[in-house]
Amino acid sequence: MKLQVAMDLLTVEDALELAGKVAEYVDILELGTPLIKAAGLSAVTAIKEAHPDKIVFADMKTMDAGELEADIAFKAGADLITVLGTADDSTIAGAVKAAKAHNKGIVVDLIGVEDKVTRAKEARALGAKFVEMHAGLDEQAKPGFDLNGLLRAGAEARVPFSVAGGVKVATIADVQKAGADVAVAGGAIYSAADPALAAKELRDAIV
Ligand SMILES: O=C([C@H](O)CO)[C@H](O)[C@H](O)COP(=O)(O)O
Repeated sequence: MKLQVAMDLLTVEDALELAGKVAEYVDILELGTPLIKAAGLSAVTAIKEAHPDKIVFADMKTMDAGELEADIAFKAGADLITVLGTADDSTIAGAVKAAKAHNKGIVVDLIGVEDKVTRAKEARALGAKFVEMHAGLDEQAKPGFDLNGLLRAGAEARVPFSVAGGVKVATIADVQKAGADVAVAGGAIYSAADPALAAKELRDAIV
């Protein structure tokens, strides 16, 4: 299972600093949606130039104009980008078309999708490299939030998937047991007093 750090920061400088600290422990460097909105796609270029050996993931959360948004993100240096599972099939198909043209990949983010199992299968049939079983920061903050629902959906869908939803050292082994291909950790790393140590502990918890 790969480890992905989600850098939900607001400046390129902060993202470069964090990436510099944690890159040795992670496989995928994610430019979070807030970072891309605050700094633009030049943030993607800066991270790819600093870490050409890492998979660079642009969390675009594209909802429309799939081919266009994917194209500009791939041109900026992204290896993977997200399209929302709530988008129309034609948006996902358009993004997949751009990914094929650049020899890159589309991840369909299932944030806010009620029936994640069905949509995961549909997304895969449309050409997604994998789907993201995702509970966003707002959903995580609701009382009673439980990561296990995402893990069950991932195991049931039987397609390649990542899990994002406040993954931490205490839960990453469960993510792996559920069969995830990628564990995503944002706050558990960027909010830690020592992000490098936090990333190392997550890496060490993967067997
Ligand atoms: O995608 C995310 C969220 O929608 C804000 O952009 C997060 O990067 C994702 O949830 C992973 O972060 P944590 O949940 O803090 O691990």
